[in-house]
Amino acid sequence: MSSLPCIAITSGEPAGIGLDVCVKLAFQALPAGLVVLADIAALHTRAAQLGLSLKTYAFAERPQAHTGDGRLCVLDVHVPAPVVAGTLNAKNSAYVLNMLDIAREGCQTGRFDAMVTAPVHKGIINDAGIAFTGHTEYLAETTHTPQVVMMLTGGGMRVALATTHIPLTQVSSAITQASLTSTLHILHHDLIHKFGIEKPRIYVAGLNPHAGENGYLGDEEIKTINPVLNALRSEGMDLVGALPADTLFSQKNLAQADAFLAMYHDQGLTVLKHASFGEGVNVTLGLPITRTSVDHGTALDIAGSGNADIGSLLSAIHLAIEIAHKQTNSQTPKHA
Ligand SMILES: NC(=O)C1=CN([C@@H]2O[C@H](COP(=O)(O)OP(=O)(O)OC[C@H]3O[C@@H](n4cnc5c(N)ncnc54)[C@H](O)[C@@H]3O)[C@@H](O)[C@H]2O)C=CC1
Ligand SMILES: NCC(=O)COP(=O)(O)O
Repeated sequence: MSSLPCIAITSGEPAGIGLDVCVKLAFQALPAGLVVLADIAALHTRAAQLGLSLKTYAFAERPQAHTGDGRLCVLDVHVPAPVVAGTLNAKNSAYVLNMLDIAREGCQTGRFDAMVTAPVHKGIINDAGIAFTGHTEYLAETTHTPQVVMMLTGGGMRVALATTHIPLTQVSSAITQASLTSTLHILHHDLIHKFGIEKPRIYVAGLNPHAGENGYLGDEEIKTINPVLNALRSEGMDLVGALPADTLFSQKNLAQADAFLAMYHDQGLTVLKHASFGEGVNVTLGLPITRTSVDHGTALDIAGSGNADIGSLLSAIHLAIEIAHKQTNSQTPKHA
């Protein structure tokens, strides 16, 4: 990596606020070269709708430093059907995935140092006949990574998830000793190598109310979670739990935890988004590439209105830059 990381930004579902926040990015200075993947005509149409004077230039091999002077470096990806802010069109779903593939391949070949994703709409991609549960799972599959971990940062905390986009009825059976062991290994490894935390302390939630109340309110803690925590403690990991989820995120624990592991999506993300919505970052751990994302969705209700806040996208780009630098430094021999 050159001293200026090259970050690819996928603009996401074109009917949503992805294009809005990408246009707004042109007016923010950032310590990186940024390449926005989007249909260039759709980007200009959205800029006009927002009343912003956007200039674009085509991506060559390295973008220039992103100075916030109203210009964006764009890698043009053709969108097949007309884009209407706020109105989904299943004909554009393949375009959304095409941008992800281009960014992911670019990260794998070293063309880009990281990718940052604007939101996609999971429902419309499925309506197009493409099974899709989220970027996290899609990037795991397309990089042939058997397991990854979704973690969000914001509001002074990091919250990782033992399960992601599955129905609540499937959560218990999806948490096995093997999956939980692997999740904690990935989380522990990436806290050290991507976040520079020497000896991470991880607070782990139980699945049931009161962490099962000694088996009277559920036995996943006894059968699955606590045996895994004990085994990993004997490997040297600093793990606290399994703790009741309702008091897991107390101020005292917040001050002592490097990360929390929640057992399912809304057990962890409700707390994190309450504390930081609009500034949070979603990061996929365990991938061979660096991927961060906004914490929000497509917000169809405000697309094209000018009300989309760019805070989470900026935080996601800053984190991608930080990780890109950390990974370069950790690859540079200390005595060189
Ligand atoms: N990273 C991603 O690709 C994500 C995608 N989604 C997808 O987005 C779609 C819509 O999800 P929802 O649950 O409705 O959540 P949402 O985040 O799109 O919207 C929730 C509320 O927050 C507001 N909001 C969201 N982002 C905002 C921003 N940047 N500035 C100002 N207001 C903002 C919206 O207007 C809405 O009122 C779903 O298909 C979901 O799967 C959701 C979360 C992340
Ligand atoms: N709740 C997070 C979310 O829906 C985004 O997931 P992903 O697309 O980053 O996998």
